[in-house]
Amino acid sequence: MIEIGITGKPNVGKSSFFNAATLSKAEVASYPFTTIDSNRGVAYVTSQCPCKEFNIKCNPKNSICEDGVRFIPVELIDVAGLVPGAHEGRGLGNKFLDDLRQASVFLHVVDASGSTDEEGRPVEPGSYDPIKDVEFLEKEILMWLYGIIGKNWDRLIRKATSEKIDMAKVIYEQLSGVGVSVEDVIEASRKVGKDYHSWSNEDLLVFVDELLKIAKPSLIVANKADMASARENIERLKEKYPNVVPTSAEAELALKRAAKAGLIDYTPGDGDFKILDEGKLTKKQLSALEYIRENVLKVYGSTGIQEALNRAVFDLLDMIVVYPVEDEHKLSDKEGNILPDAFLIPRGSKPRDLAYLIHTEIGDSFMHAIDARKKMRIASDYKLQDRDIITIICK
Ligand SMILES: Nc1nc2c(ncn2[C@@H]2O[C@H](COP(=O)(O)OP(=O)(O)OP(=O)(O)O)[C@@H](O)[C@H]2O)c(=O)[nH]1
Repeated sequence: MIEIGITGKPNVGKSSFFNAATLSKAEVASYPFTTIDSNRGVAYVTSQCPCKEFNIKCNPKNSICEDGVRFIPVELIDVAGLVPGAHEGRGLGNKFLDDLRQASVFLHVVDASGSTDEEGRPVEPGSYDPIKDVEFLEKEILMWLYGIIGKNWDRLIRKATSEKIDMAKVIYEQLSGVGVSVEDVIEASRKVGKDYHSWSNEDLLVFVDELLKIAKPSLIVANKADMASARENIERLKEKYPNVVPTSAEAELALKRAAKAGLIDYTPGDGDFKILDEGKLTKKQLSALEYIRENVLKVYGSTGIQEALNRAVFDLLDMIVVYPVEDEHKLSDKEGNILPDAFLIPRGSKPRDLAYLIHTEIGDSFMHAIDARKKMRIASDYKLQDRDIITIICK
């Protein structure tokens, strides 16, 4: 499963984001517990399910379908402990490093309302600049990765020379477990444009910075967007950084809890909700819901939580959704479950890649694939498209 790391200094709303994103009405059978570990949980990205287009009722197994919206599980990791100076050893434990290593994309949560100082202590709203938070988070992640390569640089160079191995491969091996490919290393080294042997410390930093952008991209989550002091900061963040999503984790939590209690009708990602029975709500609950509608949903279009997850997976990681089916006529598996599985796969993947993603055996015995929409055999170099429905034919 794709792993998404949530980072940020204390008190910006990481736990609230984590709780809001992992609280769901229904849970996928294979992941009965939304909380896997103390800091790991299952959240969902959303995509239009083909069931509406075919006007059929689907029977999802590895995901959930709610009113034509497919919710596909991803894993969220709350990476607590990233404070300024963390890379120098402040608060760095093995678990923390493992979390950083495993995440394929980061959600950097910042307090857009500017009501917490650099250590996360409460200050007058608007008095702290959240751009400083982005800068420190980027620096900490950069220094973490730099630490893995930089402190061993001379040894790595010697190894490549004496064993006559390509330096890209040596760097890749040094980064094993970090989720970086040899191709990523080669692509990032182009940014420096010199032979590895002549790299200075600055060149190495340029390389690591580029490698992070390619292999461990990050999205800025501008949280506490519901507060008045957040508006101007969000504009400034958006001017400076390309990937910023305003969020209100607290609003999402309130809406999801109300939906779970049957008080409102709300689908995550929606720009509004419907009150089901006004009589069941207290005055306080009603005014809280009204506040969310006026100050979050009408201003930003949604609470931003779903958008942040979707953008991390579909834009930053450039994933698409593909539906494998065994019967291309019924769009079902052997048991007759219609559109049972939705798989997240990198854009550009071929049918054989999908076969391997389903199961190694299916990959090994792959013969060809059928586009179930067109009922036509597809070429082995066909690039899978978002929302393709594919039947894999094995030997
Ligand atoms: N106004 C507002 N407050 C929020 C929002 N999200 C979180 N908060 C508040 O911010 C405070 C910190 O939230 P947490 O979710 O505990 O923050 P954290 O980043 O996990 O903090 P640590 O556990 O200390 O690292 C709490 O008082 C939350 O109620 C939000 O979207 N809007």
